[in-house]
Amino acid sequence: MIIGVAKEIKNNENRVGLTPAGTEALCKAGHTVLIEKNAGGGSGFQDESYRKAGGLIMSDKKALFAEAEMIIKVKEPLPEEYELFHEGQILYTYLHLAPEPALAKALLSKKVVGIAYETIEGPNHSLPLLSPMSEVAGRMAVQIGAQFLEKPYGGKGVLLGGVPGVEAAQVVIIGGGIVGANAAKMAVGLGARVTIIDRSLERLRYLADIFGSRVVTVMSNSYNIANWVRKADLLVGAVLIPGAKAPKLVSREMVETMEVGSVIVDVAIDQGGSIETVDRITTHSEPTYTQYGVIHYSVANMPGAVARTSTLALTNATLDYALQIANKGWKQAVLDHPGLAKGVNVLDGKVTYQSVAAALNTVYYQLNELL
Ligand SMILES: NC(=O)C1=CN([C@@H]2O[C@H](COP(=O)(O)OP(=O)(O)OC[C@H]3O[C@@H](n4cnc5c(N)ncnc54)[C@H](O)[C@@H]3O)[C@@H](O)[C@H]2O)C=CC1
Ligand SMILES: CC(=O)C(=O)O
Repeated sequence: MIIGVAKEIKNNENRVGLTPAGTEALCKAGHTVLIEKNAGGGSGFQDESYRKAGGLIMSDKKALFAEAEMIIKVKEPLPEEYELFHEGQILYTYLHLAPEPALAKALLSKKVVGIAYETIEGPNHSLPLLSPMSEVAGRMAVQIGAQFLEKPYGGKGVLLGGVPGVEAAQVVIIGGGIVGANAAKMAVGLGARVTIIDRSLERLRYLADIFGSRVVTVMSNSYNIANWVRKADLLVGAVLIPGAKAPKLVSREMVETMEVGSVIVDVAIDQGGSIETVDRITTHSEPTYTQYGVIHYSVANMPGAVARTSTLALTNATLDYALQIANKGWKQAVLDHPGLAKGVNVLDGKVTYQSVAAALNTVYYQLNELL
């Protein structure tokens, strides 16, 4: 198979979808790997390393897209990339289609086979290709929140861990999955007071077991959320319903009750955001805006800022599936692996993931009926 690795064009997106190690593995399996010039530079992988691994460096993005049977990326395509795709081409990347109808329309009209990292499933409905970036973003959420709580960054001037004689800051995390647990790990490590809110009692039990008395676990309902949002110095949005738009769990009125100089980091922004006042996607160059005196951070590609760590973590998880798709062809690969089949969000102009179809208000087609 001819595989094209595109250079990311999103603001400050320094990750790359394939490392030199992955290039070598695909080339050894008999595939041709085209790497866009300097695609890996932001992650510390120079063109020469890809060349040594067997990759062919191409400076013409258009030609790379035209030749490749599968495009490997990290982030969802941006409008300037929509025209580059062709019918039947496999796109293997994060897609986040539910909040992006224009992207969905473009991929449907191009009849692309869109395999979304974020909906590929492992055992027990785990999300093995989302988890590594959720680990990164969860950890970053606290690091970033701590910084914006500092006075020079517009925050209320509170140190997360406090000091002897002065109480620690209150971190409230809504969604206790991978992002939430990793945010809690960092916040607990820094000495903050930490509350995790989730709707799954089973998950709350697990979090209570691993963190013990260092976190407070709370059942998710609007009454409890309102009560804890009011007390939060740092509020982290970390909910997910796979494929779907994130539910808006924190209302404008709740945000109004937060103290001036508090901080919100809505990690769930890539699925549309979980907080009503998070009404825009921000970028690494302009990461925050302020509403009701509360600093809002809503960057949809947080791991892009720690690209070296993130590229290695992401490709540790994505390469094996890329090899399966390349070796067997996408159809046989998804027939052999029901978890990989869950990644197919669009195929031949049809939406094949139920909650994506619901969010886009369009018809849902069962994948197995199209194979
Ligand atoms: N902004 C960024 O750069 C990044 C964003 N993300 C996003 O972060 C979000 C969370 O991802 P993960 O932690 O991996 O998901 P996950 O599936 O591991 O955890 C989500 C948690 O939300 C909980 N939840 C669902 N509905 C809820 C409700 N109504 N109230 C309280 N809890 C609820 C679930 O029970 C689950 O524990 C996703 O949207 C993901 O795409 C992940 C990585 C990077
Ligand atoms: C999950 C995702 O969208 C990201 O890592 O950018």
